[in-house]
Amino acid sequence: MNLLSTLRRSAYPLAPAEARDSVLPAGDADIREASDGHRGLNIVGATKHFGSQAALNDVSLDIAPGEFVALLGPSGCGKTTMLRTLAGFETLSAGRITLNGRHLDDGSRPLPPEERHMGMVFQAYALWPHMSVADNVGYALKLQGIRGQEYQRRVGEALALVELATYASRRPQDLSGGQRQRVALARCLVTSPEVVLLDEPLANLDRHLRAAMEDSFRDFHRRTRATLVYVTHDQGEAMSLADRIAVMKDGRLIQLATPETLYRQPRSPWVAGFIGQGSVMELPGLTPSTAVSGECLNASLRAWGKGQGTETTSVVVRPEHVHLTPIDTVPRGAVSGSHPDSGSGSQVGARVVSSIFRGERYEVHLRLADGTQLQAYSPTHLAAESAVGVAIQRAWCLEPDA
Ligand SMILES: Nc1ncnc2c1ncn2[C@@H]1O[C@H](COP(=O)(O)OP(=O)(O)OP(=O)(O)O)[C@@H](O)[C@H]1O
Repeated sequence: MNLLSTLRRSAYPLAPAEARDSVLPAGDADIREASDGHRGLNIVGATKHFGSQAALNDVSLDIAPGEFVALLGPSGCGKTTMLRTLAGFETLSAGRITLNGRHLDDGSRPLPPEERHMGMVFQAYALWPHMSVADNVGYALKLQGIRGQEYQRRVGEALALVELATYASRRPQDLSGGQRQRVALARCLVTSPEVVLLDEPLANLDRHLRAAMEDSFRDFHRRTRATLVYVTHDQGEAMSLADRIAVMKDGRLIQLATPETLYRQPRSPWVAGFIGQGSVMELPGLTPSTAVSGECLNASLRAWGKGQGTETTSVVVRPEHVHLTPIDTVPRGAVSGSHPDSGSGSQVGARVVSSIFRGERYEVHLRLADGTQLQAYSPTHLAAESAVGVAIQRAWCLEPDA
């Protein structure tokens, strides 16, 4: 069996993102989605205390075989602690972790790292400078007593998987940062781990190299269907690479969902602000965890414009759902009220705060009558303080922050 088929052996194809999203609301249902009790990585109530501080607080998630999950969150939210706990470098204070039904940790009997069948790739490559690329990759095999043809074959396959076969005899210092990171990946893969853990593997690379390496990781995952757990604080990286993203804050799992679901249906204002561009408004007469558009949204905006409705719901409005019309071209009556900024017709009045050139379009920041900030896109520059009519085409109603 070659390395590629070994990595694939426990994987099964995931349902397309749309199919998974269509039956699952954001949040807990997503968390249950991959659970089959035995297959994959099963994390239940994982809690880790350092003194009085809970670096992990009751985190539960299932990662399916072959799935690519990103752990995403701001600095100090517990991502690295989660990864180190999976690797066996930290022991849980409470909770339990199993891999394909095999016990890894329940707070009292942690399996040592070397018996977990996991590989880890670090931010700082950790390659030996005095060894060739091939020797770096093969080191773990030598430790296992593997020699001769078997050794050569497995090192060759691992290097081929990361497209570095022709670099086998080079030293790490003669490689680019991206190539070094691929050597680190090959070194981790050569032992055919059941799960690959990656701790901010692109953090040391410049912007262009990161983009190229994202392509390498995506391609690598497509070919191997290896199970990957990938720590990052870069939401763009997580969105472009992962099948699902676990968003963490203060040691807790806030939302686990596909990138599309996180963008379209963030659970709370905090998640909405952390993922993608957009604005959060307080609107009356709406229900949390629902999408709102058309007359329902217009009615709410009219009530908002007239200051009606004491019970409000936070909604996220993405900039691509905000349609702008310069105020002198808005049909009479469409923006009603004594001042254009008050608005209560099918469009809401607003003032332009800034219009920033972003290449393919302008990013426009608006101020509504009550001071709410709203973000939109425009194909043309809009002068600061000019009046515009705003039509919001779609919004997502949020639950309160926990
Ligand atoms: N060995 C330790 N001893 C004490 N506190 C720790 C230890 N390791 C982590 N912590 C604390 O636990 C919390 C979570 O840390 P962790 O490194 O997991 O966060 P992170 O999300 O990976 O952050 P970053 O993105 O900055 O690396 C932090 O408040 C950190 O200070």
